[in-house]
Amino acid sequence: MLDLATLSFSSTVSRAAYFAVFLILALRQREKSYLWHWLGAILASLLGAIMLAKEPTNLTLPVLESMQIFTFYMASLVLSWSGLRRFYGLGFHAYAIVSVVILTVTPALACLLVPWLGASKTIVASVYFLCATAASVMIVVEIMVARREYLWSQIVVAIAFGIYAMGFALSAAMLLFTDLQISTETARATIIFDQINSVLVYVGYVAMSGERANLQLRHQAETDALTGLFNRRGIQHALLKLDFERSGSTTCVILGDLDHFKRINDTLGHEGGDDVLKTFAKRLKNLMRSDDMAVRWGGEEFLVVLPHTSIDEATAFAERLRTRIETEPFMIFTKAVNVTISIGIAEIAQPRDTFEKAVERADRALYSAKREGRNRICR
Ligand SMILES: Nc1nc2c(ncn2[C@@H]2O[C@H](COP(=O)(O)OP(=O)(O)OP(=O)(O)O)[C@@H](O)[C@H]2O)c(=O)[nH]1
Repeated sequence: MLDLATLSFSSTVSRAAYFAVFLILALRQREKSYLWHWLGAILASLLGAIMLAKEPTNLTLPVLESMQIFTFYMASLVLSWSGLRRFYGLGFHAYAIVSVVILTVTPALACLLVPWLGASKTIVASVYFLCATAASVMIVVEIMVARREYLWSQIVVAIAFGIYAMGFALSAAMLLFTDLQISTETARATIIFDQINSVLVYVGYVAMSGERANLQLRHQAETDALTGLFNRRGIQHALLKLDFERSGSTTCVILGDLDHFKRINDTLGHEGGDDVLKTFAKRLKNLMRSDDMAVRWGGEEFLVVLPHTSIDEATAFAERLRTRIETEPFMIFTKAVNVTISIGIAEIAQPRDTFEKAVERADRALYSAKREGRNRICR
């Protein structure tokens, strides 16, 4: 069985290692304030661990040292929580600030007051465990209830803090309601429990940062920066999830090209042309259902994939789009600009047809629409 000195030493060393890793991460990405909060959380728990490691076998530390250790550990939990709020881009309300100050200060006050009132050290430890439970619950709630983005790695962190919360609550309950005393055995169990959980938390934080960066990179690689629609790579990826062969349903593609766009650029300038493209994309999105997909296919060429849509329904959609563009002038630099669109439609005919072949047919239909005078639909 590992003795307390060895456990305390390994707890301190692992925190020092995490501190080094987070310091490098934070220095490399200074603008990510949450990394600084998490670095602070690790530093606070490292300082707590160093103080404990100085006299690992002494279970009755003086008041001042106990106060400092409890404050460091509470500060660590609170900085974990504030780091998560920053990670999700959230600010701090006055009530949140007041509650974290109360949580951090209460165990220290208990250290000071309880011996003075003649109560036992067990009460002080229970107060610390109750505050730590509250802080851990705040972190779990932040991740699970107020979850703003889908990251698998945040679930690992939530589970770790959930286990922390249960462990802390159980410890407080046992100290308060049973005759359990702080002993070498309980100290050893606490350090082992903390060692395992802190690995989950800190590795989880690194994974959360990495997972989000990956998703953002993929999003950038698959999105057209001007319009926010898919680019060609993005639609290829999205199509992998689409079940073309779902029984009894067809998928249609619509290829639209803004008419005489060169003239728009010539009269409004390239920036004005860009505004027209952005406004068009917004109007298109407003007409789409949630599972329709829009792509900026080329300069002023847009593709829409309409899953589970018959060719007649796709034609009705295209007509709504064409009419909306024709009848509502675009306001560009306070000038009303008339824009029209030509559209080609094709159906992905199962079972042998492919997306690429359907797009080629839609392109030929679009060419016909242009040749027949523009501002029309061909299929
Ligand atoms: N502002 C702006 N213009 C673009 C962009 N991409 C392509 N264009 C312009 O779009 C115009 C396309 O011109 P054409 O292909 O000749 O077609 P058109 O003038 O729309 O004529 P039709 O398609 O035959 O009706 C060119 O002038 C391109 O420079 C862009 O991102 N922003």
